[in-house]
Amino acid sequence: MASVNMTFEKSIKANAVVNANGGKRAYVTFLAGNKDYWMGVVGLAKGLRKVKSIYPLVVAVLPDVPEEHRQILLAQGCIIREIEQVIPPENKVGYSMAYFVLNYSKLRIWEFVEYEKVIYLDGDIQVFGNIDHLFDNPSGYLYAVKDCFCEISWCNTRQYEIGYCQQSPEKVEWPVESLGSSPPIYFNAGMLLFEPSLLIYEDLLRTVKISTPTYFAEQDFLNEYFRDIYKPITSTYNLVMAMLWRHPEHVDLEQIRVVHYCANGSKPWKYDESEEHMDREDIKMLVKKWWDIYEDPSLDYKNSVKTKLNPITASLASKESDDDPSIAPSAA
Ligand SMILES: O=c1ccn([C@@H]2O[C@H](COP(=O)(O)OP(=O)(O)O)[C@@H](O)[C@H]2O)c(=O)[nH]1
Ligand SMILES: OC[C@H]1O[C@H](O[C@@H]2[C@@H](O)[C@H](O)[C@@H](O)[C@H](O)[C@@H]2O)[C@H](O)[C@@H](O)[C@H]1O
Ligand SMILES: [Mn+2]
Repeated sequence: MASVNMTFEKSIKANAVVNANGGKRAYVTFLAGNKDYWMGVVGLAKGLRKVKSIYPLVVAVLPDVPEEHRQILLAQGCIIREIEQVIPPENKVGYSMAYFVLNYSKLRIWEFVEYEKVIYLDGDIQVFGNIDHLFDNPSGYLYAVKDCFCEISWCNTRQYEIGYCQQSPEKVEWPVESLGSSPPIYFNAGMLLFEPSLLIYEDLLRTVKISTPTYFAEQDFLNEYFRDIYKPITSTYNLVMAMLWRHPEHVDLEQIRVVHYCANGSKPWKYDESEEHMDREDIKMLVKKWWDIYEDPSLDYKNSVKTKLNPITASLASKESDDDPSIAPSAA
């Protein structure tokens, strides 16, 4: 693939030139199709409200998202922005999941220059502790959490073949003598903190046209493109579910604020206890915590507006739902 990464200097110049809008920030998620991911987005909207985030949730929707689902999201206070699908070149090796081809459309979010900074969150993510402070991270970088290579979804990769994972490089060392230097750190693209920029957006779209699609679709592409300005942040901000059984020594649930339900069977709205690892007590606790938020009427936008209008009840309500800065199992 042509050398396509975004250098720090290019990124700073691009943002300096284009982003004169100073300060506006938003959470952004992505919704495609007419299946059930809209439930994830409703859960995310209510979760951000529960932790008293001060920024809006923008939902980038593909044209095939039905009006009914859009109305549900508008009623939850979301901002809907329709985007066009980004179609990558033909993928000759296949994707880890066929629908990953849809995820290239995330690239459209770099065009959201009405915001100086955005935090992108997958629709299968929940925020259990306020993370607004991340927006104050130094500009000019892309912040994300390191992924894990241990799940079967990585079976077509060299890392998986030799049992190497960046989360615990000391367990199985990368064989430098036979394979050269170890792969650069690699982020999970389910949670991203970055500054939209038209210059970067146009370069992304030009570059994706000459890229060679691989197993993890836009996640592989984004890792290559932003290699020079990627800054890892801790799993506090995107607990990739497999970490619980692959690298438990690196997970302290008391510190986790963002949970990514990306393991097979873990999507709360279609939780399948029969899938591998899904009968774990910590998974059941996390799925229940998601449902507790999803089913809490006090977190619906229409009710939250009412409490905002009526400070007396608002102060009573806030005493009950003080945000829990983590997802400590005791808080389950
Ligand atoms: O049919 C789909 C598939 C995916 N998505 C969106 O694309 C994101 C990435 O897909 P997914 O989270 O399933 O990938 P994973 O993180 O589980 O690999 C989802 O969170 C949704 O926001 C969607 O809206 N509809
Ligand atoms: O389109 C590629 C997707 O790649 C990532 O999902 C992967 C990753 O988490 C692996 O580590 C898991 O093993 C795997 O199950 C999971 O699907 C992102 O979460 C998602 O937003 C999206 O970018
Ligand atoms: Mn996801």
